[in-house]
Amino acid sequence: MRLFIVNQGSGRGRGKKVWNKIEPILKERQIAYQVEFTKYPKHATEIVKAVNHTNLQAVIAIGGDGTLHEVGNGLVGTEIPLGYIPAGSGNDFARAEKISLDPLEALERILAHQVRKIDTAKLGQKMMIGFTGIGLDALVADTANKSVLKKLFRKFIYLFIMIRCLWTYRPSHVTITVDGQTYHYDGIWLIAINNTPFYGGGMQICPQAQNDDGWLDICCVKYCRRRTLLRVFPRVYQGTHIDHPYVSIYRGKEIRVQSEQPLTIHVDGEIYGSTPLDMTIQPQSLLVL
Ligand SMILES: Nc1ncnc2c1ncn2[C@@H]1O[C@H](COP(=O)(O)OP(=O)(O)OP(=O)(O)O)[C@@H](O)[C@H]1O
Repeated sequence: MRLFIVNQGSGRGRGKKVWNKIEPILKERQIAYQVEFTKYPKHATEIVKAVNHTNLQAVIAIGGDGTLHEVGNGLVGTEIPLGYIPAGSGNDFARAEKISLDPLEALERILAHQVRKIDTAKLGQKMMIGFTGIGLDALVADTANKSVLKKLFRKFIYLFIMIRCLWTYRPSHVTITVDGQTYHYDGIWLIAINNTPFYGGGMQICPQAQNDDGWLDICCVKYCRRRTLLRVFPRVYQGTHIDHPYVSIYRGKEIRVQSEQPLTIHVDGEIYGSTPLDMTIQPQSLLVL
């Protein structure tokens, strides 16, 4: 039996529309399934933890990266694979995994049942599946999640809000420790710590990240004038920003980030808390389809 967990409100109601396309096919092909609709934030993790794991072939998340994060958090360390049918605004995990945005193609991939192991990363009681951001990008994620604009402009919302947040955000002094090696920065715009290349709806912030290589990829954007940042910024869509003198790239397994002022952290696009942050790679800890 396959369990589908649907966030009907994800992607401006796309979650519901996607499920309405998927369910008739499951019935027509007589595929055994159960469906649960999320009723509140973090409900998806509770559903996964409460369900009887016997005879459970896979758990499939239908929603955005937030829903994927919550379902993944319930499955890490189990032998049950995670399937994903994207229905969000950003869909960055789908982009990284080359999962089709066409729900029927994504369903075919799930039914093909090719299981692969991927890395996650542990921070406190949470697991990161794809990406984490600290500083300006977390402020952007927070503002986007609260904004009515997210409902109106799905695709470019992160870019639009990022440009707006630039004028209010104050870079802070940050110390980052990567596998015991410490780096001090007088000012940081943002730090991304990723298993997958993308966040923010297609920004290739860590272009070399791979979620099965046992490493976390880190991108630090150091303080520079806003004008300079805006000039470099479009390069993030191609991942060519990493050669810029204001960008530092690291790779590690244990990361610590401390800052003078508490900086907001997002994990897979959901607000997690604020610095200090300790994060450790968990190699091959999640099965995906
Ligand atoms: N019934 C519900 N009511 C309110 N919030 C919910 C409900 N079900 C899930 N959520 C929350 O909705 C949030 C957003 O979900 P999700 O990320 O899947 O969609 P999205 O924001 O549209 O997509 P993306 O993250 O790709 O931009 C998550 O934090 C999740 O916990």
